[in-house]
Amino acid sequence: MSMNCIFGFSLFLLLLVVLNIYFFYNLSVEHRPATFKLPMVKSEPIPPVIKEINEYLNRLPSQYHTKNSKFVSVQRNLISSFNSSGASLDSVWQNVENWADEESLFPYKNGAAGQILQAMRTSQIAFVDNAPKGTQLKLLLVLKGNQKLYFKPKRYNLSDVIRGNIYAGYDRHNSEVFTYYLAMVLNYKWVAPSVIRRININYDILAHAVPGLKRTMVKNSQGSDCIYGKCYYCKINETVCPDSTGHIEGAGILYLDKYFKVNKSPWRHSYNSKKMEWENDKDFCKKVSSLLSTKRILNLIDIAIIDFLIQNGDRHRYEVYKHKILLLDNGKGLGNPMLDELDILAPLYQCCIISSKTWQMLELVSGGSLTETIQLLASFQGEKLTTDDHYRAIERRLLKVYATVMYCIGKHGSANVFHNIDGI
Ligand SMILES: Nc1ncnc2c1ncn2[C@@H]1O[C@H](COP(=O)(O)OP(=O)(O)OP(=O)(O)O)[C@@H](O)[C@H]1O
Ligand SMILES: [Mn+2]
Repeated sequence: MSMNCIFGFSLFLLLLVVLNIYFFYNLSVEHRPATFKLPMVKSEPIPPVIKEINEYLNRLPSQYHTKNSKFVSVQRNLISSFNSSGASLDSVWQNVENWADEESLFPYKNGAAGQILQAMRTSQIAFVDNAPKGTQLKLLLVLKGNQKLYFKPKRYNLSDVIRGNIYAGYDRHNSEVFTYYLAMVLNYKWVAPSVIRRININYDILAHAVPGLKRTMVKNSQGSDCIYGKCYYCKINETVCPDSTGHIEGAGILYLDKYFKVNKSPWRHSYNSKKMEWENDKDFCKKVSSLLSTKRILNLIDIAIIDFLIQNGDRHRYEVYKHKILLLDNGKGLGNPMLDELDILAPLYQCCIISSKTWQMLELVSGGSLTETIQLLASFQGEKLTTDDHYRAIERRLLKVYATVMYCIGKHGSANVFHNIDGI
């Protein structure tokens, strides 16, 4: 064999080896999990309405991607509500008690919102008890001066991702506080002020704990006093313990000493594999319209938009005070920044109506203003509230809210979509 032949044959063998390696490499790559981060998609077929909304999302007018200059003055007012200090606790609580307004549950103008939050963070605790209402561990903090706070303890770090179904996991304490700010920025003021508060296990809790609370406490292996509480899901092995400095962090939520009516939400999620009526019936809104007023439906849609932004799919019931829905129990938001469960918006895309006032407000906060404002207002109390991933997720979901309204306009015309009704 000539040298040329040997060289050619070796080259051919080498090529075969390279091709083989390439072939097996490709095979193994196919079985590797994808590493890029895409929002999770359900395995079920995508309903046509979701596809249509996604098409509107891809063709969203550029104004929804940029800041709205008209927001500047609104933001200025918000800053003056929240950037405050120096009021005496007595005068703050007096203002709260005597407050009566049809638009806002609590005073907020001229620094009042910031003063209430400050008072909630710093007022001394008179006594602490279990708050056995609801399914999750929470405490009742009675402050000196007799104001009450619900205290939902921290169960997760801000960056923890909660996987599983829409109502999985414990409440997220930061979601309560975040939602308070979100609602205030979106001008939904039927909401209880909420703050991050850190309470000391000895000075704040044990020194003021009623005997009933002490009976629901155990020492852990490090000798710390931990609480398992009194509630539907409370278990002796699912305790909340102080950190290395002896503190328990949580959301302090102003307790509303008011009578309110509780209703079942028509769009509540199922807690088992059985589908709810709204999931099977495209004309479900017609059914709801025969039972509820347009005003109440518009109000449910306002709440659904907030729930969609934070991804709270657990609003199984809603409380009404003075004919308006109270934004209470917002702890199931901020679970997974990679997930946009669009069916939380079902009230909006099934009824295709929205209050003009709500829409105008949504249009004002485009292009990152929502994130920027919540971060700024929370910084006055020194809090971060959530991770950048969650802030990005909320901005992405806001675009989906715009797209859903565009879908409704495309389907029914703007005259049928926007409604001017007083009091919501
Ligand atoms: N700030 C508040 N002021 C007064 N009552 C409140 C307040 N927050 C919640 N409640 C009442 O206490 C009940 C339980 O609160 P919440 O819903 O936050 O607890 P939960 O443990 O998450 O309950 P669930 O699992 O049923 O959602 C609510 O039904 C509501 O009526
Ligand atoms: Mn709840």
